[in-house]
Amino acid sequence: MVEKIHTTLRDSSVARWTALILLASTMFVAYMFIDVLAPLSTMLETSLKWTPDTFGAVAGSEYFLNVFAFFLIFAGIILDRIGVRRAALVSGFLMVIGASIKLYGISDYFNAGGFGYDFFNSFWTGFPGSAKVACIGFAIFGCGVEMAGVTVSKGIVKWFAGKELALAMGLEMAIARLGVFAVFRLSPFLAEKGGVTLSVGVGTLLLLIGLLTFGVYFFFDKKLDAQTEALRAAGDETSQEEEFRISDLKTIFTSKTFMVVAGLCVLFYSAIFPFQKFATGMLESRLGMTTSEASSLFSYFPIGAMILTPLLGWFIDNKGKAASMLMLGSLLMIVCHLIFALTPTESFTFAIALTAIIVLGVSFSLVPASLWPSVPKLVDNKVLGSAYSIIFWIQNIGLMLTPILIGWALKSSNPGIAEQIAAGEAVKYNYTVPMLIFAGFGVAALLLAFYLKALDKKKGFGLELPNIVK
Ligand SMILES: NCCCC[C@H](NC(=O)[C@@H](N)CCCCN)C(=O)O
Repeated sequence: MVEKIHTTLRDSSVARWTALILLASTMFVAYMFIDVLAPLSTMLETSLKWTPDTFGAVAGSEYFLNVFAFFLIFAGIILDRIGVRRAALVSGFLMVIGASIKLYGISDYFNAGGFGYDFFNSFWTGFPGSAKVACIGFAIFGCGVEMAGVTVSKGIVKWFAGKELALAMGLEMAIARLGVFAVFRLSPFLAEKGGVTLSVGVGTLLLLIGLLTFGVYFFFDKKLDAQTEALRAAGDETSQEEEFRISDLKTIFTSKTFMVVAGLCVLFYSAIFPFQKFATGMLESRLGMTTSEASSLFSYFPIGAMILTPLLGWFIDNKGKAASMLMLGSLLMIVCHLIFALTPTESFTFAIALTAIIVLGVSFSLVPASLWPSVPKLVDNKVLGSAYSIIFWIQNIGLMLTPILIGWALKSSNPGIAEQIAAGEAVKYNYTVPMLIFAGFGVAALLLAFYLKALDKKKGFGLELPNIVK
């Protein structure tokens, strides 16, 4: 007699958590690459003549194709058509290609007049050719990393639905934050040894390893699909894969509560990820530190978030309170940015800066841990994949524009400083205006969080309830 199979790899906790580790490892190196230049703004200004607005534009270019070419929306469609494992490989390839182009743009070979140098320096001469090439590469990398983000979210749901979903999402984000910590430590160290090219080169190599990790995941995913298909054929599995339909986009865009969450997401994240790009420069300026010291100090920010996010995910799974956590997270973010903006120079000590960074780390745990697992409560499961890609797309608009706005605000509120730095003078930027802008985003996020809690009370989405129903 042939024994019937009733379980799949999903039912093995070892297989489930191994799948998570494989997916999260690629996000670890991807998040490293995102911020590989973040601690090097000062070095880039002297070596490649990247002023703050140039630096901000390069940082913002990560989101350009996702936003203007609607790549993220297409990525959702592609993901739903070809499935998690193939989408993972596509996103991995895009990340490696984009990173290699960015590496070429900042390389000594290119900047010594290598292939394309004359062309890229022949137009819009106020913006260095190296930055133009870096922007092209980073925009392609950005398509890959955001597609990977949506794919990994869908992959986690695939393996953990009905099990430890919020904890798994929290752990995936924690591992990604560890990547940010690692890069804030590693990048200045490598740059001191071999210049910015070495930092970006190592980041690119790690992405190649990340692509291989997605390759290993491919086989896990294939096996799970084969087992699920066999169960379906045997009648033990009734659920069907939901297909992405263009008409589903309308239901999402017309859901008021979903749009409030998307608004909160874009405002909150615009005051976090773009801030990461300017934080090292701000700490250097406010505390009179070297790049390496400021970068080490700021590296505690993702570490706090790394420890707390999975714990809060566990809490939400078991106790709820997601809407209240969104409010508290926004409030803490305002406090932190106001400390950076308004504390007088003589009182702005190392301890104050560290406290503000830890407070921001707590905020960066509260909001992501509660926001992402709340989305399935607001939209039908049928449109969940599209909902994640739309929320990423709206968020990307903010992530793209904010570094440009902050770079411009920094330069405009410090007339003449860029020219003095270019001339080799030891002057520093004043970051008050940019930090007030970040605090303003926090205030708007807090107002939306209040509104969301009221909407939840009125419409009963259950945002305050635990995810696990006993
Ligand atoms: N499973 C949760 C996925 C979302 C995690 C979230 N990432 C994003 O929102 C990305 N769209 C943007 C990453 C930009 C990095 N500069 C997160 O909290 O990391």
